[in-house]
Amino acid sequence: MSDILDKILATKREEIALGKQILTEVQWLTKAARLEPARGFIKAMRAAVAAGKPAVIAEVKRASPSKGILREPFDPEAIAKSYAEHGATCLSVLTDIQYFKGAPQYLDMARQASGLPAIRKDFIIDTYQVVQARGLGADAILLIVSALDLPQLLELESCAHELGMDVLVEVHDDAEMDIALQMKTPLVGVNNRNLRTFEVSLDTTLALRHKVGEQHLLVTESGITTVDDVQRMRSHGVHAFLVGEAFMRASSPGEALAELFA
Ligand SMILES: O=C(O)c1ccccc1NCC(=O)[C@H](O)[C@H](O)COP(=O)(O)O
Repeated sequence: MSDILDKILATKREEIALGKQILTEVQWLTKAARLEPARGFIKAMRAAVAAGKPAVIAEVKRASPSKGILREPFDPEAIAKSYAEHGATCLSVLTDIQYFKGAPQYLDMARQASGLPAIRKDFIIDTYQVVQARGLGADAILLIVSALDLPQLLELESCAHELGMDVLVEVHDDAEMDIALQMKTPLVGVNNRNLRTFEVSLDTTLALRHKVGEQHLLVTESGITTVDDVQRMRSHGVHAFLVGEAFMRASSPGEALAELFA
């Protein structure tokens, strides 16, 4: 039976086919070539951790398949500015329209308003979307191991690197981690949420953290909501975080970030 991840990936295939009729990969490449170079996403994350601080990827997320609408009215520029003013390291911007009520243009809006490096948070399965990501202003892309095989991951990663972008590779279990570790990127995210069942457990990160060596930077993703969650992760040597919902439900996302990581 088709689950939500399969549905999202089917939608992406349709969007890519349609997108190519509107603006070709070459046209996106031309757009990308006119932009300033990508900001160093991994560099910013590493600098925060080297300074003894948590590296926080703050997410700009209007809605989600598991929780519905998280924030309305939704002002991506104000949210991104608030994050930057309260110590976020980087941004994660949902560009998916159908399932997360995001938009491609939110990426540049949030990036310009904050001055921070931003990752395009979407379901990337084709080089078309990678080139498009750079053309939209992305500094990094997300690649999800459960959506791709190793040759696809390597091809998309290489395309991102050629365009000067960083890659966050996302895993959820041991087998996926083994695949991610065959890639070049040192930035590995463990999603505590099972994207097929929506079940969330922070134990997912703790079970997989030993597999990641010193040369990698491990990011714990999803379900981080309390100061205790943050302390638990940090006491186990996990210093990089990706947080969305906890900030989106707060009246001031930036103040919520400062409180969570005080
Ligand atoms: O958030 C969802 O419901 C979801 C469903 C299906 C695929 C992906 C999904 N979320 C993407 C994410 O990984 C999260 O947005 C991100 O890690 C932040 O999580 P949270 O802090 O729990 O909002």
